[in-house]
Amino acid sequence: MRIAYTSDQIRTAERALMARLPEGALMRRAAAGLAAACAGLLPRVYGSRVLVLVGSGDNGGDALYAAATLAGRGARVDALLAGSRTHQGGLAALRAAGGRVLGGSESEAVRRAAGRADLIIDGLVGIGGTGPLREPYAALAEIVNDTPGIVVAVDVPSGVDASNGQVDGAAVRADLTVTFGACKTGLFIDPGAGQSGVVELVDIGLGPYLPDADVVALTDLDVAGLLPRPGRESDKYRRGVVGIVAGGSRFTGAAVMTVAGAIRSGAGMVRYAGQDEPASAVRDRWPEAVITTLAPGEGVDRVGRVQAWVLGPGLGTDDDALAVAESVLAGDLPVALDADALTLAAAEPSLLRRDAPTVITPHAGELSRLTGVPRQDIEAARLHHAREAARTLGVTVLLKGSTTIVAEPGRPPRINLTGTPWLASAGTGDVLSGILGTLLAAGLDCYDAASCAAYLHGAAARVAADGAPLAASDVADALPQVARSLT
Ligand SMILES: NC(=O)C1=CN([C@@H]2O[C@H](COP(=O)(O)OP(=O)(O)OC[C@H]3O[C@@H](n4cnc5c(N)ncnc54)[C@H](O)[C@@H]3O)[C@@H](O)[C@H]2O)[C@@H](O)CC1
Ligand SMILES: [K+]
Repeated sequence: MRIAYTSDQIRTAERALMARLPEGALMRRAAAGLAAACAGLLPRVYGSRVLVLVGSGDNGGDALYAAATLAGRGARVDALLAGSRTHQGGLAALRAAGGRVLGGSESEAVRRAAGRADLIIDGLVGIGGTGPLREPYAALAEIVNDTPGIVVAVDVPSGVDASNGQVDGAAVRADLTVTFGACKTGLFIDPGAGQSGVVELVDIGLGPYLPDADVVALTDLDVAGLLPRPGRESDKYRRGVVGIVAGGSRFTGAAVMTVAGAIRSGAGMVRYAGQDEPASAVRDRWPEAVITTLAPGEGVDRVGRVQAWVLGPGLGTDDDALAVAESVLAGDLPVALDADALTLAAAEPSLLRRDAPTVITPHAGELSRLTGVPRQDIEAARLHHAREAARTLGVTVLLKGSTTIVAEPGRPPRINLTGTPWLASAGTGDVLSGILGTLLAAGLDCYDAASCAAYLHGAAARVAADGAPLAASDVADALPQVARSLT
């Protein structure tokens, strides 16, 4: 389990720890970890060129002390004091070790130093940053992003809001972020996650003072532990029977893809219920599925025993779709609602008011229709709006996007760190719904099912894409390989 905290949570913990330590001890710990991480990135420290950008806060202090350590090992260090504070101690240490201080922040000198640096240390702002980067920091961030050297961000890339990953204006794009004490939520959530590169955590002894996590990210070990494994006594009912209501005469493929996700993620049985055309498309592609062809306006009473439902992909939003959606939602089984089911629920909010486990899997546009919050506001503050939607709608929310977030009232949001930009293609969401249905039918609660489904889906997409475009069916086909790698 990887856990992360807001800036405020970290600060409170830091204060408690600092009260027990001599002055400056924490910064020395942080700087030592930072210097070691930087040294590990260089073929050799001796003779390497290092540029350190120093802001007025303690983030700049960390950077200066680390740079002094590198200078002491023979690196040729240039420091740019970009803020008003002079950092007497760090500066004296750097000078004593042979480092140089660049005059002012005239952009030509900085640009030259940045262009020839093997490594740039971004100590402009850390968790004390507020609002968009001001000048000259914003210009410096642009210069850094334009250079070939390795960029190491101190604690958090400057310009990224450490508490939520939001970026408003310029921000440093790091290859490595060396973060102190504990991960920050902003390092897990895009766009901040995308700016952070690899995240390395340096322990500075905050552990005993940290509160409950702000957000959590599952690792492969967590998912392996949560996933149900068939035992000797397993039968298809113990493995779970998924009912799928998806696809219509326009989108028969959505039915096929949802069934693919369910079967490939290990459902004991898939029961598909839909009208003629999607039903025959599913029959052709997946003879393993048990099919009930529904008459127009018919509900799911004839479908047989099911342990969880997937409702919505490609279903349409006409009266027939509404009738079958109502019949699924009237029952007391877990339901995962996606796509057209979310459109139906936006028009008829009472559909989501049910006394049974319910997961919704919207992207930002669908969540906007469900909640009335403008889409761009959701995009700009995804974590906040996922949390709010879970609270106000009283369901588990899996918010899709470049960072997938699972929010449920009373639990820390889970952030999915698998996934790839190649996932943004038609039909992949249907596969995700199918996986989610399988995990709900196997007995996982909504929170675990949604976060494991996001993990498996992202991991399968990485296997399938391998740096190249992928089709949704490739994602489904890669699921067994992901499951094997988790055993
Ligand atoms: N507090 C602690 O116990 C520890 C803090 N550490 C370091 O200290 C950092 C926090 O230090 P500070 O609280 O001094 O804060 P920061 O150094 O993160 O930033 C504060 C400074 O940045 C300026 N600033 C804020 N937003 C800005 C913006 N948008 N544009 C331009 N300038 C902006 C402020 O005016 C202030 O001078 C952490 O990120 C970490 O690097 C570490 O040394 C470990 C221990
Ligand atoms: K920084």
